[in-house]
Amino acid sequence: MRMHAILTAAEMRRAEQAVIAAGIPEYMLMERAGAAAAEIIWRAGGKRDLLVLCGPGNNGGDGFVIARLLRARGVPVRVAALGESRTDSSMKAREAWGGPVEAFLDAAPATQIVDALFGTGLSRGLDGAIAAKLRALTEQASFSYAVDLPSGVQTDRGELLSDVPDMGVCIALGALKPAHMLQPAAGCWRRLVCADIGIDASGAKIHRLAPPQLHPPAPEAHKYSRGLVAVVGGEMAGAGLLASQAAARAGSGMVRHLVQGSVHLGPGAIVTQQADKAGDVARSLNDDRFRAILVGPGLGRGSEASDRLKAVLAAGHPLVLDADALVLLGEEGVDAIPQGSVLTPHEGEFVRLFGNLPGSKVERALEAAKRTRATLIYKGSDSIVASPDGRAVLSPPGSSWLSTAGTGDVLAGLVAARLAVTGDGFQAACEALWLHGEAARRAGAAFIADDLLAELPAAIASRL
Ligand SMILES: NC(=O)C1=CN([C@@H]2O[C@H](COP(=O)(O)OP(=O)(O)OC[C@H]3O[C@@H](n4cnc5c(N)ncnc54)[C@H](O)[C@@H]3O)[C@@H](O)[C@H]2O)[C@@H](O)CC1
Ligand SMILES: Nc1ncnc2c1ncn2[C@@H]1O[C@H](COP(=O)(O)OP(=O)(O)O)[C@@H](O)[C@H]1O
Ligand SMILES: [K+]
Repeated sequence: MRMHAILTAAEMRRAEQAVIAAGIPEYMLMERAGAAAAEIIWRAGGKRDLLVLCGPGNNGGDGFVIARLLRARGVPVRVAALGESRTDSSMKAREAWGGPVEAFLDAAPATQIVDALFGTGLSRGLDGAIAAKLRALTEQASFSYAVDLPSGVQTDRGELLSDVPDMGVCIALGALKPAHMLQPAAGCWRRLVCADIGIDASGAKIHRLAPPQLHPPAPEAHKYSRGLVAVVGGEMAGAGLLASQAAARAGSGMVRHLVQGSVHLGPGAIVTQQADKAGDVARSLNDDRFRAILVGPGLGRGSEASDRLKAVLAAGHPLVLDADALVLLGEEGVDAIPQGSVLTPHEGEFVRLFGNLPGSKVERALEAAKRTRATLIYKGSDSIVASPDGRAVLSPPGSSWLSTAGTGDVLAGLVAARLAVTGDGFQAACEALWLHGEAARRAGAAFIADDLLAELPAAIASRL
């Protein structure tokens, strides 16, 4: 399976320097980048008239290469530039274009537009008039392409430093950058493609979430060997039930749902046990066969809930901590998190646990994983899996219909099941996140969290 590497701007520069040090001139890299982008544009837009917008740096240089190569294919090409070219390679590319260069702010619209103003070198937002002109030209075009990144996007954090119009295709060069996965940047195009320019990204610590390779149970498997999961519920039984069902449908051999109060009905396959007091929870968890315990969904936040959580933390099993468990832990409780746990905070829970950490969402996730020595799924529309060993996996934008109550409970159940099956928190988190996204994709529109459950068997079957 192909894992897409993600490089920060600095890592990308280092990777480029390594290629250059090995004897490939920088200009050759620019020719490769321009050729790869030109091919993508040619396939999408053919001979429709094209306006290439070139900035002063190497992103602009790529633009000049694109313009020259498409002109050679018979495309009516115009170029508009933001002043002079300032790097050696971009000057060379401009010279090789050799055609007329219009002033950016005066450029007339075209059917196709290429944004090669700024890429990974962007250091501040575009001036208002420039951003407004870029928006106008993009909106007037039927086809639009961003070279490497849309101009205005901050490469490592995915922030928009100035107004960015919606682009048709974003053509990442050499490797993906964090902004290709992080919001709001990742919402700025309809299609993302990554063009190979021959840089070596094999040492990357960050990757894009890939479809997992799953396996059916071994021929000799039985329900306990496949991984026994406990879901420790609390005040709100529905959340625990959603999580239990997700866990039961995601490969674990058996799920025990420890409920508070009168026994809550669910599918017959789930073993529901009444465990009202923390002592009952402790007794129920006193079983070596457990491979993962989930606590948090529907737990509640009172003293009963706190006692139940303490019983779980003391049980010594691999843990998945979600929702109310994270709220109850709070910043003071971070040290109480057993090493090797999986945490699944959304933004609010994350801030509650770790405060306002500096840096990009990726850096924050990695710092939190390091502090807790736990795997994190830092949820949101751009969910990240972070490992204490420095690895991170970024999920591409998925179904925004997931923004409905209970979908987090389903994800937590999936993580618990995959943890029970694989015994590896990071792998479990990645598999669960992918299955969650795939179930949502299959569920279509306007689904509720329960609908995800029915899609899980097909999502799993697709990866066997
Ligand atoms: N270096 C290499 O070997 C390669 C680089 N490539 C391209 O080069 C890009 C990076 O090139 P550069 O590092 O030259 O950077 P950019 O072309 O992204 O930016 C150029 C310069 O613009 C200035 N600048 C930044 N923000 C500005 C703003 N808001 N208004 C006005 N000026 C601003 C900065 O001084 C910056 O150095 C990549 O995104 C990619 O497109 C590709 O050609 C492949 C090879
Ligand atoms: N706009 C969105 N696009 C994609 N996924 C989203 C979006 N909003 C939320 N999600 C996902 O939906 C789930 C919501 O979980 P959470 O916030 O814990 O909700 P709940 O506690 O109600 O289950 C997470 O997996 C999150 O990543
Ligand atoms: K660009």
